[in-house]
Amino acid sequence: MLFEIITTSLMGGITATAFLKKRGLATNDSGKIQRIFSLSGLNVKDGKDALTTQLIKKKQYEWGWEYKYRIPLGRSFNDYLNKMDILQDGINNRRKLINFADLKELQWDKGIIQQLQELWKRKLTEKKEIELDFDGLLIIRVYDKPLPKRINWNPAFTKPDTWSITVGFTRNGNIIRHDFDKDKHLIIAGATGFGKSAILKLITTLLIAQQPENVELSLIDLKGGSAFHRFKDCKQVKYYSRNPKSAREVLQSVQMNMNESFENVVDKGFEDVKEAKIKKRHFVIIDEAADLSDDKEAMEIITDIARRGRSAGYYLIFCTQYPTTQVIPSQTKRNIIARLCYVVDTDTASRVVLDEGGADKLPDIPGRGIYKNNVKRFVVQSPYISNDEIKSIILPHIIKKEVNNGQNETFTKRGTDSVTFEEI
Ligand SMILES: Nc1ncnc2c1ncn2[C@@H]1O[C@H](COP(=O)(O)OP(=O)(O)OP(=O)(O)O)[C@@H](O)[C@H]1O
Repeated sequence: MLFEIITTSLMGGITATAFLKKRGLATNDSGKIQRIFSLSGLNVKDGKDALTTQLIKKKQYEWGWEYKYRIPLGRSFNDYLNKMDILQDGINNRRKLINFADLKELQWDKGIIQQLQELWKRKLTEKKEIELDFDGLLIIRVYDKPLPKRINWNPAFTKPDTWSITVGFTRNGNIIRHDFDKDKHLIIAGATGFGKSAILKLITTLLIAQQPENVELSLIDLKGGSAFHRFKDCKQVKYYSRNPKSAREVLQSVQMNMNESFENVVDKGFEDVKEAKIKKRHFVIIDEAADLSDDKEAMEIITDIARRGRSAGYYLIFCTQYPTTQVIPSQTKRNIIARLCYVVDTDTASRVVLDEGGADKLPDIPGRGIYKNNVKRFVVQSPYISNDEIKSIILPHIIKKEVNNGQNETFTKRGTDSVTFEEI
């Protein structure tokens, strides 16, 4: 009986959808969006007149629809961002669930009934997702299919011999790479448990895999070593620290090395390492920069690397769970254009990282974030790499270590100048 009801409603839905599709209306939500604007108070009263959010353009893409609106005087983009949940839930409050694109995916054979049942079940739980943007007009993108909640590691994500590192995928399936030779530094932020350490591990693995002979790493892991300990014996790791005191020593050493590189590059008349044809790049990767925010000297060195490191080939990946103006000083932020922000708790936190709201409105999905550089902004799902996969990639780069105990610190020396600062 239940199945009959389901299949009858399904066929009814299909017929209605087919009819609407013929008229080009099947997935167009513009009428509904206008009603949501009106019901949620986004239109503005001006005396007797109501100033409405005016639809200027709508366009259908493979992934869904894009609508462009002129917003009324008295409203800001932020007003719309604040109503994003209402907009998304309103759009999903729909009866038409099945469309022709779904039917095209089916194999019309003996298993068709089961396929229809599965499609119906999937459709009942499926949600359209929206994104808001502003370029003078309010842009609402309504995506028919949600961005995957998880994208597993695939060796195709590597781009050998480049500094271009995969950080995520867009809904259209486009791969988003952060090119450290263009945007030298990167801020990563997000609330606890949303994928910061996971992306740091992915970035570190890709740097080693793509540029094994040219990359040099300083890994500062103030979360007790959970993110970076597996890399510390890789030959590419020059300095490794997992406590604030030794982190300052690492930063002092890095600054000295950077000064030498600066002399070899800038003082010899080159604009940067690329122009000087120097292949080596040094990355300082800090997991939980907030733990250094009370250390004036460490913070000054970080700012110096952000300011002068680009010419010298010293790049910074600055990661924090607490994006406040104290943890990310304005001078550091000014020198780090690219940002990757996972879900954060508040609009203020989103603004500290991205200079705009939005990261607080992301769904609670680990790895879901906003990547932004000075040219573009994308909502992405970052790929996830497991510890076993990391291990198999970095194994050929791990070298045997000699241990040398100091009074308060263990210095693990590799080659001539690789040092692990580790308090015991
Ligand atoms: N890109 C991703 N895709 C799918 N799942 C992910 C992704 N990133 C992280 N996760 C899941 O979320 C968990 C927490 O991730 P992670 O340790 O990176 O968070 P975090 O932001 O560093 O948290 P904390 O600040 O508390 O250390 C992981 O163990 C993993 O299960």
